Amino acid sequence: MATGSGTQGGDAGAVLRLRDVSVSRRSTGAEPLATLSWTVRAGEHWALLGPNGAGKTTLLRLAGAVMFPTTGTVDLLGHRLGTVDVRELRAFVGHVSPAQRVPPHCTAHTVVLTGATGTVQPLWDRYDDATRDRATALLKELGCEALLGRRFGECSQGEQARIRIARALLPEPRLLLLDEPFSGLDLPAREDLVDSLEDLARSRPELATVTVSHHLEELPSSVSHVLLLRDGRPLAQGPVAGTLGSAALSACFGRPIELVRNGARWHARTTRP
Ligand SMILES: Nc1ncnc2c1ncn2[C@@H]1O[C@H](COP(=O)(O)OP(=O)(O)OP(=O)(O)O)[C@@H](O)[C@H]1O
Repeated sequence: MATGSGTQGGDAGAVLRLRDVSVSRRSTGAEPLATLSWTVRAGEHWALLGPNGAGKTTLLRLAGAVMFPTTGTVDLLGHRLGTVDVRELRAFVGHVSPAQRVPPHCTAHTVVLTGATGTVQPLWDRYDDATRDRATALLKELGCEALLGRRFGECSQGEQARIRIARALLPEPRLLLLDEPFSGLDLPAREDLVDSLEDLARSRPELATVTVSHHLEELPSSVSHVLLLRDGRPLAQGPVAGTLGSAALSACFGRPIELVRNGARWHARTTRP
């Protein structure tokens, strides 16, 4: 499948474009997302922020072609969802989530290899020498060289997070989706992962990323754009400089929040009314 630089919507450089998208569940009457338009371009690094139940994971599932919108259109890598074989399209999107199943007995190297086939279990006849070498190189790049032969289930959560990212990068995606990648990490592991994401932004200038996060402190300095969601609705979106601030965050989370920029990173805390 050829993936063009633009989308059917005609926006050159857009890797993902949602127009007037909504997701509703007829069975429960729930509306995880309501009327959202959003464009992610090559080289942009988005943070997706909002309280529990705001619709972040639902949005990431749309972006990863894992689900379809109820209304509106999603153009991903130049293809409109609903008109193409999404299994092929998914190969160009790296999706990282702690919820993804990984066989714990597989080595880190094998887990990364499964990124080439997008499978949970390895398909051994599908991995040539170049793919194996690339898996090794990616683990090195993510600082996991010592883990090549270690069983995934024996790796720490921080190590597992970086192995999952190496796996997602194996097919050389143009869009990397990270669903709460810092979940469960201690401070050093979190900072190692932040460093890795900042390095990726530098080494792959065309790669676009979308990171779902609950904590402002864990946002890498490479984050360039932010989308604030509340009750399935976009409250604000755009470059961090003009979008991310105490007032916007307070409106998003429904209580007074003080946001402080600390160098290239962020610190947020609630304030007593
Ligand atoms: N398949 C579904 N059927 C019914 N309701 C759903 C479904 N999927 C999600 N929802 C509802 O949609 C809303 C948004 O869910 P979503 O998981 O996208 O939020 P989130 O922002 O990722 O939340 P969290 O931060 O807690 O992970 C929630 O109220 C959820 O209960």
